[in-house]
Amino acid sequence: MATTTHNLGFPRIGARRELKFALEAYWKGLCPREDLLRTGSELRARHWGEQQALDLVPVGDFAFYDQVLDMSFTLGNLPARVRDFHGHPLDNYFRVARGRSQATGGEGGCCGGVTAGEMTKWFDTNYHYIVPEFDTDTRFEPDPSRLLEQLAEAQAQGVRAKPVIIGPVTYLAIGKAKDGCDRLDLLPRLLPAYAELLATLAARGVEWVQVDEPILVTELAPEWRDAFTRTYETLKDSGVKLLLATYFGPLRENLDLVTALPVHGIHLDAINARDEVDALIRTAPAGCVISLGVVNGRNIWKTDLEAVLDWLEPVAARLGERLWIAPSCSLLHVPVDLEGERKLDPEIRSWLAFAIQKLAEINVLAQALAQGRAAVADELAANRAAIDARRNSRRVNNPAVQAALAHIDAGSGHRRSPFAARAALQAARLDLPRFPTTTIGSFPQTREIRLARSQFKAGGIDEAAYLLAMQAEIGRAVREQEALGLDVLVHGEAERNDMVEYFGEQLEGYAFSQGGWVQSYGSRCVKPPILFGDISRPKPMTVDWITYAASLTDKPMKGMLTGPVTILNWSFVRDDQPRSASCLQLALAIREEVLDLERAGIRIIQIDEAALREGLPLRRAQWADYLGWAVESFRIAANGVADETQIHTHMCYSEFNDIIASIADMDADVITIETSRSDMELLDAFDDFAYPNQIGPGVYDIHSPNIPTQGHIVKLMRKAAERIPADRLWVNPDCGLKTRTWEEVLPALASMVAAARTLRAGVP
Ligand SMILES: Nc1nc2c(c(=O)[nH]1)N[C@@H](CNc1ccc(C(=O)N[C@@H](CCC(=O)N[C@@H](CCC(=O)N[C@@H](CCC(=O)O)C(=O)O)C(=O)O)C(=O)O)cc1)CN2
Ligand code: MET
Ligand SMILES: [Zn+2]
Repeated sequence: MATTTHNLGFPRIGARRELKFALEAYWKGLCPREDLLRTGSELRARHWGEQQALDLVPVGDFAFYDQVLDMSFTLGNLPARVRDFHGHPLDNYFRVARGRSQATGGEGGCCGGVTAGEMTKWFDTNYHYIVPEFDTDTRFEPDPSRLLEQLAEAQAQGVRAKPVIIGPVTYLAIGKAKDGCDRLDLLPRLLPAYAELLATLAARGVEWVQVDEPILVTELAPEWRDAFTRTYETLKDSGVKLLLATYFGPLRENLDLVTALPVHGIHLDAINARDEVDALIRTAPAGCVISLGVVNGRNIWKTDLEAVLDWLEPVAARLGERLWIAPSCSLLHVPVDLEGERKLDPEIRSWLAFAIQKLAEINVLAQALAQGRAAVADELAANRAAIDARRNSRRVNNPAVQAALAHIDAGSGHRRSPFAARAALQAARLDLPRFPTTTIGSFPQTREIRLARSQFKAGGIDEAAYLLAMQAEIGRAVREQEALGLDVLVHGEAERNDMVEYFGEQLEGYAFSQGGWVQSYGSRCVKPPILFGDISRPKPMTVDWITYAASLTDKPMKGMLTGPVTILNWSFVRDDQPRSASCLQLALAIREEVLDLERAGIRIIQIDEAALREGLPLRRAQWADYLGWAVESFRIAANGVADETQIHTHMCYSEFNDIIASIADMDADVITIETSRSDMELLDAFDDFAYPNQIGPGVYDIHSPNIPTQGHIVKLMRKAAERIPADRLWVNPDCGLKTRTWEEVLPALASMVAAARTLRAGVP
């Protein structure tokens, strides 16, 4: 009696980021389309090979840019603005993904500029998808070609293919109605497209299709719950068996809804919803396959295999062949392979599992279930040793950190005086003009910067040479800012590979990989550092760079740090203590850095919390708890300074309405936010709440290469001034400039500074 093993999705970027490099070369016109297409099929073939021990392998999880955008093309739901494109469909796909400026339009001058589709984060991950666009007139015309081509490749390779698609209800739920239409009104038009797609797959010999419906782990309004019933009643006779996949959390009140659906299988995230397994088995229809996600797809720790077997063996005895096992979710969110990691500390390395290692764990578990634990005694013993070693390691637990935590008291998170008193002291000390101008921190990460860093890491240049190269970049950034006439300068973050990884590399309690890349969006990747133990700061992390930059100018130099919540949310974190506990430790480390910067004479310190809103739990019922400890952590990091020191924070994700009270509670003197794309309407939240402190509403979108005009910025700022008193407004871009080029940055900032001068002069 065998348990079926499968996988929900495999990382597609490639162990050596082959897809990233192929994409970027293609976009730059450096290689023909055939090369990119070949890289795609080579990666798919390699990844299926790496999964071949599984009984069912995902197909359709590969995407050149994004799996949600792929689904939009598969359903024929293209934004109207790109429907008349005459070139290759792949180029049209990239137009939606990345936008196109007028100058680089289609061949022969037709099909010119288009704006990119909006991008937003995929549930509570750091992966970003292209938001499906809907309006009253949206029609669907299914185009199964992508799925069928990949299916044919997989079948030719001899793998047992299980196509993966995003389910209809989740597809509607994560999209945006452009004209305010009710997305559910589109369901009757959408379902025939799905039925046709499934019938086409059935005709190609497909037995199982995985239909992802992660929206089921969120709170659903009654009409959305009804949509599930309507959808699966309609799709039940489509000729394939449907595995309804949910992940990232428990089902709670949606469990009964799910088990009443006429599907052939249900996948539950048994990492986050272990306590629902029993109810799922009791209420699922007879014969329904129960797929359990028993290996964590969101972190990089080895699974405690014996602990899993302890609870899984009785489940297997109950379910027999109806039991399937898999990772909890797609492995998109973890790096590909631990094998290549040679520099990782061997002790810590022995605690880890990346995608390929996680699939091996699935196979060991399946073997143990089928043949008994004795059949995999060696694997289990090695796993036991690693789990025990991690649990007992002295490197995980640091008594000094525990002692420091005990010193936090009610005062730690509070400034001495209220905002109004601080603002007066800061104004006197900084002497800034009205509408002060600044930037969010990073300046372009040029090829030269990255090359110098990779040479330094590989030993090609020594530390002194690297230091000089970075100081030269800082010098350049300071000179350019002075020439532009900005009021508050930054050092430009040249020395940072990433705003989170950089801090992870310097904190005790963190490990980092060499090649543990995870896709963040499109070709952009991050290497989340690995938070494995108690966190402490052996020495200052940014002070030398910032004070060097400050020494080059008389203007105020803003110190630049990443806040504890953002470091936490963009790291792989411990699973042996609550996230809140790790966050508090990070807060203490950042607090020390803040105080060191202050002592070094830095008068303005920015603490980025880009991921504060991003980290909100999927269920609203848990928001208050999260916001409680997240805001407290920020306050502990930020609020140890004197009243005269100005604290900034930055958040680049919009939609502040529902958390505005928490943002006010952070009590930063200045907050810079993303607003340009919403035409300043986002500021209504701050206005309605009577947000008391200063605000820098982003005046242009740094994600686009377009250069904003002075007039446009003035117009936006006047709109802002209708909501926020002008003497509390700053002028700045939406976010950091690291992904832009200097050619784009200089004219854009020149417009911004000119706009601020116009505003100060009060000219109409
Ligand atoms: N952690 C994190 N999450 C975030 C963001 C963020 O900034 N950080 N921003 C938001 C959007 N997400 C983003 C994610 C990544 C990037 C990004 O620019 N990533 C870079 C990698 C950055 C990095 O780590 N760079 C390293 C390594 C660079 C590299 O590839 N070096 C080459 C050699 C150098 C060369 O020839 O270019 C190599 O190792 O082979 C460095 O600078 O040191 C990329 O994919 O290209 C941007 C935005 C949300 N989430
Ligand atoms: N200081 C950071 C930067 O400018 C903030 C980025 S938020 C994703 O890059
Ligand atoms: Zn930002």
